[in-house]
Amino acid sequence: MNKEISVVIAGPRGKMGREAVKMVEGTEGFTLAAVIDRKFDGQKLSDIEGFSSDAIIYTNAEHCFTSVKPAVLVDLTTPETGYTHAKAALMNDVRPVIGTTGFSSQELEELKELSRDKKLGTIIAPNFAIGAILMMKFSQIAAKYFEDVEIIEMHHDQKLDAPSGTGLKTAEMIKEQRKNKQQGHPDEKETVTGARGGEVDGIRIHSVRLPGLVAHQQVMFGGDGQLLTIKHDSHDRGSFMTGVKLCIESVMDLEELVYGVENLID
Ligand SMILES: NC(=O)c1ccc[n+]([C@@H]2O[C@H](COP(=O)([O-])OP(=O)(O)OC[C@H]3O[C@@H](n4cnc5c(N)ncnc54)[C@H](O)[C@@H]3O)[C@@H](O)[C@H]2O)c1
Ligand SMILES: O=C(O)C1=N[C@H](C(=O)O)CCC1
Repeated sequence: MNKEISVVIAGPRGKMGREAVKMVEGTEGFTLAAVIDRKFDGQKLSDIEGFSSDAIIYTNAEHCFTSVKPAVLVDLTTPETGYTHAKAALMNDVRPVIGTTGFSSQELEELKELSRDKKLGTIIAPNFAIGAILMMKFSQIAAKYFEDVEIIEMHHDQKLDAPSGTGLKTAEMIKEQRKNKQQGHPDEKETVTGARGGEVDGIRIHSVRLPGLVAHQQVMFGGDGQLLTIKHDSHDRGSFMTGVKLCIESVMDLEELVYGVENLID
């Protein structure tokens, strides 16, 4: 019989954290060992309206890891906190599954190194939704045939980071296939700063933030007389939970950092 996987969730009162608490509690083989929040130290999660779990709340991640000794940390907080938590987890032999986006490439490199040194799995997942992962994979295939591409990512207006983790990861995956190309007119000038979006490896990313959106992305490829648009929409945060579950299971068998859920599926 497989052992239960004890999981700590950071950010349980957030939009994603609430879904993750429900999923972990409802999944056979997972135990919600504790949660990490900014408030309510020492209280039970069930003391907060809307929760039924008796998991203890910690405001100090280090204290949580040394007291509870969970197998996995699922972090769904903010860029700065997510990075601190991931590092503290690895230092305390806890495997991080990080859904939080907005890390710098230097932070990613540091976590990769720490994960390798500790021989402990880490998953950094810019997007947990299977549809979004396929959208990125399909875009990577399309990039072999189309050199001209722009990414439009659209999210709710409470999002802290721009461009999105998914937008960045898509650009990186496309770059692996695409021939380097200076797109647009060589004499193009922006008369309004930012009008052409942000540029990552020669690929433009446009970030839309509006109430009413959840998480959406279109990757547009242009060619002679044709346009290919690869599009994904998450209308509900439940869309991310199958991916979170897969990451919790997969991280147990890893000994290094994996960046992107596409690396865990065939
Ligand atoms: N990878 C994915 O598929 C995916 C999907 C959705 C969101 N996200 C990312 O997940 C993160 C959270 O998104 P959200 O929409 O749930 O945000 P949210 O603002 O609703 O929730 C964030 C939560 O983190 C908590 N928090 C902040 N600092 C903390 C700290 N020091 N200790 C403990 N908790 C702390 C906040 O109190 C809040 O409850 C963001 O970075 C977002 O980009 C990733
Ligand atoms: O709601 C968010 O914030 C999301 N962030 C991720 C990103 O930055 O790509 C994934 C989708 C939702």
